[in-house]
Amino acid sequence: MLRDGAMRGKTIIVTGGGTGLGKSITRYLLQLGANVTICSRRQAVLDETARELMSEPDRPADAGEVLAIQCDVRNPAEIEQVISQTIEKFGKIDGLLNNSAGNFISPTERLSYKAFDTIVDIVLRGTYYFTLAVGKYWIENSIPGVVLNISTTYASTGSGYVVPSAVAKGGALIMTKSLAAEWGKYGIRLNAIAPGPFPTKGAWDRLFPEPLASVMDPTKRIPLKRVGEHGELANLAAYLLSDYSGFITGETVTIDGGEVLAAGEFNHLEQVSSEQWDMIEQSIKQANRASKKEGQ
Ligand SMILES: CCCCCCC/C=C/C(=O)SCCNC(=O)CCNC(=O)[C@H](O)C(C)(C)COP(=O)(O)OP(=O)(O)OC[C@H]1O[C@@H](n2cnc3c(N)ncnc32)[C@H](O)[C@@H]1OP(=O)(O)O
Ligand SMILES: NC(=O)C1=CN([C@@H]2O[C@H](COP(=O)(O)OP(=O)(O)OC[C@H]3O[C@@H](n4cnc5c(N)ncnc54)[C@H](OP(=O)(O)O)[C@@H]3O)[C@@H](O)[C@H]2O)C=CC1
Repeated sequence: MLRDGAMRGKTIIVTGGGTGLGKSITRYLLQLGANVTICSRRQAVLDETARELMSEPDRPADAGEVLAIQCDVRNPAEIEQVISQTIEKFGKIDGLLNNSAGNFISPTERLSYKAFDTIVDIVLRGTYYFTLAVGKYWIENSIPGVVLNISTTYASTGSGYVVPSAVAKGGALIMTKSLAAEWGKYGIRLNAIAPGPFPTKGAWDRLFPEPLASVMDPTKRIPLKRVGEHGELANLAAYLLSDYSGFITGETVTIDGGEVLAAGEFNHLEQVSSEQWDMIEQSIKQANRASKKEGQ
């Protein structure tokens, strides 16, 4: 979507950049010329992704470089390491993509305290620790930076069976808006993306496992009748991390094929057939005629 080289000279940190959506966004940022630090808990996964992305056959000659650093986003000391090693390698940091997450479906009453903490700590604590650390660096060095948080649609609507994730993503969304207001004066922007279903191994293994996958079709409730493509999300993320979105801050962009609109009270009428609509129309018109007569 963006022109070639649109992110040249930029350095972006992508948490959870070794897999899934983080990896797809990293691939696109590199193609656009950005240098990218990817970080997460598993160094071997990060190294393999870095090797793959640096040796892709269609990699442009002026593509950016990848740096892979082990980091648990719940650990401030490891976050500081990512920041210092990124500055050492690339000179500065321009953007942060908070993409790391932990999640699984479960009736909430089955969760232990530790299970709840685990999700909230990765998603909420990890997001505010990383944002705080990078934000301090930007403010101290008068660098205008951009933070993009990968949220979910249920961060706003709420959702059963993923309650720790909803709580944590909801908190991160409020942080996005709150800091957008507070740090705008430093030239720091914060935005969020709320994706609907985009197939990844991480999400499907934990949110759409068997036997659910055999009996449920997630596209049924989506007005556009399909799941998202990684390239669609990467386009949006690159735009929101780029200077082209320079006047957008505190915003959440939903990219879900209309799934979140399912709450609309009459949307279930999609199941009504054309013949049934003929009958319904006649019935309503009959009622209209009757009420007119009553008024005469
Ligand atoms: C189909 C439509 C999809 C729409 C998408 C909707 C939005 C998607 C949002 C996402 O976030 S997708 C991202 C998913 N990716 C990941 O979660 C990757 C990382 N996840 C993990 O590493 C694990 O899943 C983890 C559990 C989050 C963390 O692993 P860790 O090794 O640190 O923890 P554990 O020691 O294994 O577990 C901690 C704690 O949690 C309990 N637990 C784990 N799984 C379950 C479960 N299924 N049900 C109940 N409890 C569970 C586990 O037992 C531990 O608690 P204690 O027993 O020690 O008390
Ligand atoms: N796929 C989808 O349909 C949707 C996804 N999302 C969001 O998109 C983002 C990416 O998810 P997706 O690509 O699907 O799933 P993945 O499981 O592929 O991505 C999650 C990433 O988080 C990393 N991670 C987990 N725990 C930690 C930790 N403690 N510290 C650092 N990194 C950690 C994982 O790496 P490692 O294990 O090496 O630490 C992994 O790379 C998440 O924020 C998710 O909530 C939102 C809506 C829909």
